[in-house]
Amino acid sequence: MTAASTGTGPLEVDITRKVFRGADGSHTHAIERIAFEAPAGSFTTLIGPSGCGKTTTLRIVLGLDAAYAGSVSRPDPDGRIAVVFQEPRLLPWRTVDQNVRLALPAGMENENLDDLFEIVGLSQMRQRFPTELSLGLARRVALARAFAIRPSLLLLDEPFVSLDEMTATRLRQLLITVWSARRTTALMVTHNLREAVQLSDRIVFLTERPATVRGIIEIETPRKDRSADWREAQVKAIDTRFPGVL
Ligand SMILES: Nc1ncnc2c1ncn2[C@@H]1O[C@H](COP(=O)(O)OP(=O)(O)OP(=O)(O)O)[C@@H](O)[C@H]1O
Repeated sequence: MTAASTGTGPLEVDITRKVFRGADGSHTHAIERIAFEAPAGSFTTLIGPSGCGKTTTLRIVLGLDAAYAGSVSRPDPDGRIAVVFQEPRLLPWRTVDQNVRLALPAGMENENLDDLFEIVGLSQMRQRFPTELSLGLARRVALARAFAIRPSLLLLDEPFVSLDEMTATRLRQLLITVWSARRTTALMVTHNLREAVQLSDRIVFLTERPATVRGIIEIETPRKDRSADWREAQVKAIDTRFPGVL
C-alpha cells in the first residue's frame, strides 16, 4: 500500500527556535530556524555539521521535546511513529522474533511477520538471541522492529554508523527494499553524504549551530539508476554547491 492510498499528508517541520537552558542559567542556542516539508511516502535526509541540532530536530519531530518555538505537522496525527537509533537497543533476554513482536501495538499482536523477516534476511534467525548476532544483524532486527508496526512516520538517527562499509552498503540496500515494500514517510539523520545521495528523495542541508537550512535538493533519479559513478558525480556537484558538506 502506498502512502498516498493511506490518506496521510506530508511531514511539515517549522522549528523557529530551540534553546537548551541549563539549571545553572547557561544557554545553548541549538536551532535558529529549520523549516522543510517531507512529502508523504518520501525519504528525506537531514545532513549537517556535528552538533548542529539534527538529533534535537528528530526528538522534536518525535514529540519527545516540546520546549521549542514553531510547529510540527506529522503525516498522520493518530499514526504510529517508528524510530531506528544508532544502537539497535534489543532486549538481550528476548529472541529476535520476540524483540520485533514486542513493538507491535494492541490489535496487531498476531500479525504475520514472515514476509518482513524474509525481506530483511532474518527468517532463519528468529529464535536467536541478540548476543548471538553481529552488529549488522542486530541492526536488521532494529529495522524489522521499526517496519513491523507499519508506521506512518519513520525516523532514523544515523542507523548505519560504526559498521564496516560492506555491511553498511548491504543494510542501505535492505532499508530501501523494505521501505519500498512497506512504504512510509521517512526522515533520516546522517553525516554521510554518499549515503544521503543513495537513499533520499530530498536532502536538507543544515548550517553550523544555531542551525538554519542552508539548502534543499531534490533527487529525482530512480534509485535503481543511482550507480556508484552517478553517486560520485552527485556528491561532487553537491560539494561544489555547498562547500564543506563532505
Ligand atoms: N539536553 C541538552 N542540554 C543542553 N544542550 C544540549 C542538549 N541536547 C543537545 N544539546 C546541545 O545542542 C546542540 C545540538 O545537539 P544535537 O545532538 O541535536 O546535534 P547533532 O547535530 O545531532 O550532533 P551530532 O552530529 O554530533 O550527532 C549541541 O551543541 C548539543 O551539545
